[in-house]
Amino acid sequence: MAAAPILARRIARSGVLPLCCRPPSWDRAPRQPPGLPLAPCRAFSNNKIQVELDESSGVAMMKFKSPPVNSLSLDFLTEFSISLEKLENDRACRGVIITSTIPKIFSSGLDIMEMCGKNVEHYGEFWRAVQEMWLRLYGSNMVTVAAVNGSSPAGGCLIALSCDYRIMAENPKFSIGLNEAQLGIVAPFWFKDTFVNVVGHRIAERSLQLGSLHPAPEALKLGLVDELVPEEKLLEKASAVMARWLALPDHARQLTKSMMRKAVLDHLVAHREEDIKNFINFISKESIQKSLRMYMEMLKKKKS
Ligand SMILES: CCCCCCCCC/C=C/C(=O)SCCNC(=O)CCNC(=O)[C@H](O)C(C)(C)COP(=O)(O)OP(=O)(O)OC[C@H]1O[C@@H](n2cnc3c(N)ncnc32)[C@H](O)[C@@H]1OP(=O)(O)O
Repeated sequence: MAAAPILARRIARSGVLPLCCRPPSWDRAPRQPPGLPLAPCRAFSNNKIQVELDESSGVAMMKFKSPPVNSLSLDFLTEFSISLEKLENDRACRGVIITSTIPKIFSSGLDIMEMCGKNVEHYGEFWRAVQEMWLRLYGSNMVTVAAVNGSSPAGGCLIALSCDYRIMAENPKFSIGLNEAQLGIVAPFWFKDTFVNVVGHRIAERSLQLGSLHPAPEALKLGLVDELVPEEKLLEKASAVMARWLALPDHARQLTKSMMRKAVLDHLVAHREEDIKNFINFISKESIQKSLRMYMEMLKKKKS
């Protein structure tokens, strides 16, 4: 059995192919075949994510809805990958806007409890699911727009960084960044590469070493997000941005995106098993486990 039995089973049940097995699909079919009126909207949902596809525009709205903080648990990651793949394989869908239903939180990043006190098999399965999510999102043929309507540390930031465009609510209380160093852990090379590709080497180097979480206005200055808008205008703005990106022919945009991202994607694909081993070795260390436990305690203390 593969090292990711749950993910493999769920994806098999969903009837979608893993990214590595998918045939290239640069050209999507016309959205509205003549004489075949389509239902205006299709929706699917699970207990972590809801998705609504507007067939007239070809745009899906994907909303994270996993209280309290949309942490990226194994279940969440699995549902996320399946949802992305369903949309990717749906010829009526050309773009997806990703946002959250949880007030003030986009996503709190990887679920720290998935990395604490578990066995080696679990760590391997979890990390494979993190990789899978990123490969699908960063390598998506769809236009991806993140409507960041709350805080977005670490894995949450990775999701936003993996999109084609980031719009954030202009609330300075919301912050975003790869803060792994603050937890005593290290962002893996593909988190780092994704970050560098957005903000450049110097900003990424400083921000990663300090584990910085940047308030929205600073994130804009650094180029970590593309625009800030008042929260109530976020989805409207995301739809307008999406329409601009969708005005171009899919094949030209997709080939260009692939050209820009291929090296980084290929790097992980070529080193996936090694990356999983590295994660397992790293996260199993007693000193790392201690850091994570202390961080969780600090979060709880902050509350009381
Ligand atoms: C070689 C190299 C190899 C690779 C080496 C390894 C690479 C690993 C890469 C890691 C990537 C990551 O994403 S690591 C995760 C980084 N994430 C974070 O640092 C976020 C920490 N959380 C926060 O800052 C805050 O919770 C925030 C999201 C802003 C929300 O604040 P609020 O005040 O609204 O809510 P809180 O009261 O803090 O949180 C509500 C509850 O959710 C829990 N909670 C919050 N974030 C959580 C999380 N990420 N995972 C689990 N649980 C979380 C809290 O403990 C609370 O639990 P109760 O008290 O029980 O209610």
